Amino acid sequence: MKEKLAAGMEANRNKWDMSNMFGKMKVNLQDQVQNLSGDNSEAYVPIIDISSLMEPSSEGRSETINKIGKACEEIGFMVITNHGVPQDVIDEMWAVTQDFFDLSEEEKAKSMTMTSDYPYGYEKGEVLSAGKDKEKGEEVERLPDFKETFTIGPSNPASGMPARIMPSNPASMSVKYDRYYSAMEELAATLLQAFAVALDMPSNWFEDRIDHHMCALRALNYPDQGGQPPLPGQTRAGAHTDYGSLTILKSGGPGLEVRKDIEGRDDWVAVPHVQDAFVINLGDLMRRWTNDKWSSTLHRVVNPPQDGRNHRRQSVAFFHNLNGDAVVSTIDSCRGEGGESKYEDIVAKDFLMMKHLASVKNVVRDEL
Ligand SMILES: O=C(O)CCC(=O)C(=O)O
Ligand SMILES: [Fe+2]
Repeated sequence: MKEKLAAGMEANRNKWDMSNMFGKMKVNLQDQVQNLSGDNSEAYVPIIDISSLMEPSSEGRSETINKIGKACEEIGFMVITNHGVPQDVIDEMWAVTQDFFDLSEEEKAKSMTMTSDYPYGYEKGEVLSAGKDKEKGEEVERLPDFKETFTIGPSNPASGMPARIMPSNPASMSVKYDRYYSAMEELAATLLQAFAVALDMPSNWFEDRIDHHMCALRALNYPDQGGQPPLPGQTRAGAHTDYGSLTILKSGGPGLEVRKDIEGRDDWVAVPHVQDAFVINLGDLMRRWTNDKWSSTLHRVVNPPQDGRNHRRQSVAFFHNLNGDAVVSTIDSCRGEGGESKYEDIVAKDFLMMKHLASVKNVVRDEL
């Protein structure tokens, strides 16, 4: 499996994109959502203050967990505030990311480290590729996303992933990324405690499934499009679902949209952009783990208005993945009355590889 994945990654060097995934959206929407007008995005993607999660005995804790569980079920997206991540850790990571993307193409090219053994580094989508439209399943000529990215993996050798390769320029990037990555690990663990309770399990249920995880941190730069407008049909990030358990996104501006599908009226809704907040969304593994009770929802990043202003946009996504050897077996509270599930057990790393292979082969794998 590893060799196959490696071959696929090598052949698709310019196309590798963990975020560019096939996936089906499953949304279980409630009445109040159906009454929304298109621009009432805040009611569709809830904004949840999670400060009570940091104090296990606080009064508001179970109310917060209920809100989180509801969001996971109805839309698979939420915006979280008062998350406890120190502002200087965010600001330093943010500024050094901008410095990195501001470097010359020649300098950034030194970080094109992706090989069959190292699925991380700097990338700029340049290749036109054929594929299936992720919404309609039709064959289409796919254009590259209008973006550049830089990705790192875990620093823990027990994850089974290769040691990090960091750019030497900017010199402080390594330390600042390490700090931010650790903060994201912590926040993900806090959120997973809430997820566990929302799924009627003890709060530490995920702990031994994430203690040598394979999380990836990816910075994305969407350049201003004034100088080089997008080709017809080209977006900043095409419609996709994420692979893993959950994603923690720090976004630098509007543009992120989530698909809503209400009784025949398909629509895209803007995810509210809230200063100092994180956007949380579930990935396909969590959807499968919960037997489709929770959603992993299609999302995309649209082009900015062509109004002559500079609309450069930066975002940083932490893709939470489980331990590679964790067995994903449908969670009890998500099974049918007789204990039945739609899905077989699967090892987390195999799931990730299948998802990736499906994307590089442009095959829709419904069974995933
Ligand atoms: O840049 C964003 O706001 C979202 C990016 C995204 O969805 C992804 O990289 O998976
Ligand atoms: Fe995404």
